[in-house]
Amino acid sequence: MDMKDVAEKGLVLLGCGKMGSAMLQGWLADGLPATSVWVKDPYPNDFVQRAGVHVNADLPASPAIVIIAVKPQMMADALPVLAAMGNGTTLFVSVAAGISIATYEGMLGSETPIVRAMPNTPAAVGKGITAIVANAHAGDDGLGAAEGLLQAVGQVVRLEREEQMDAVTGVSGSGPAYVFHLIETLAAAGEAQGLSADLSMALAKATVAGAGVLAELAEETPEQLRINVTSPNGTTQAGLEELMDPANGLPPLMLRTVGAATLRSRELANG
Ligand SMILES: NC(=O)C1=CN([C@@H]2O[C@H](COP(=O)(O)OP(=O)(O)OC[C@H]3O[C@@H](n4cnc5c(N)ncnc54)[C@H](O)[C@@H]3O)[C@@H](O)[C@H]2O)C=CC1
Ligand SMILES: O=C(O)[C@@H]1CCC=N1
Repeated sequence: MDMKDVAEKGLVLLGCGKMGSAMLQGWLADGLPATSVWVKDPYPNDFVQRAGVHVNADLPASPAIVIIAVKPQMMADALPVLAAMGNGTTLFVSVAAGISIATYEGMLGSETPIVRAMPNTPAAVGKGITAIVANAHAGDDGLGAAEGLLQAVGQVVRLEREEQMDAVTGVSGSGPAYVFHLIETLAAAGEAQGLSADLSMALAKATVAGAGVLAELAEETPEQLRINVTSPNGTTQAGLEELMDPANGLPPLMLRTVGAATLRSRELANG
């Protein structure tokens, strides 16, 4: 299956809130015709209503792909409308945190091709990263189709085991929020040193965005890039001695942060 099949047979998006809209924005920008998309969402947002996609219309009987992007807690209410598409050729791709492939097989039928995916919101600007894993019925074809679709909104990595998905969620699914909070706290710290709110936010945003692009494009590791900024006994060293403090700095805090998110992903599996 390729994007042409998706354009011909249709893509159904169950739930189109923040994550669904981020991906849809990316797919439409990549050339997927809006008329090939059916959104099912009781509260469609302004973007969805203006996107030219079918909104809460009758669904095609056998679309190429169904993307499940409702909250884990809404799954039991939302999924039954799609049950008739199970055990067929329609590929289901779920982005919901914590919901296992086995749970979908239980709700849609054990012969349903299913890909479990964990994207992130930078997908809206084509800079997402999505991890994917498939059941046996989806196989390489299904993985390839999901990969093709998700590559339109950023990078895609294949996981070896579904169990890795909880930690992936803790790192890259939730990760943009950690980075946005880094921007918020960097800007607040600049204000505390006497800068205006606007100037400090402009400096913080550009610094995080610029460092991100440099980390992505440079041949050096992030560690080396950090060392390159750090003059011996200079300002960065003074700052990093606080940030990298093994007892109270970022390393133990990040361990706890990712640990808590990973644990929550495991808990969501149990309702
Ligand atoms: N927001 C993020 O950064 C990421 C979210 N996810 C996953 O994406 C899923 C959606 O998360 P968000 O987009 O953040 O939540 P959201 O609350 O923004 O979107 C959920 C959408 O589902 C709709 N909805 C509610 N009941 C429904 C039903 N019965 N049928 C169809 N649609 C229904 C809501 O109206 C809403 O538009 C979750 O499962 C989450 O784990 C995955 C990766 C990143
Ligand atoms: O917070 C959540 O549960 C979802 C999953 C990853 C990002 N947002």
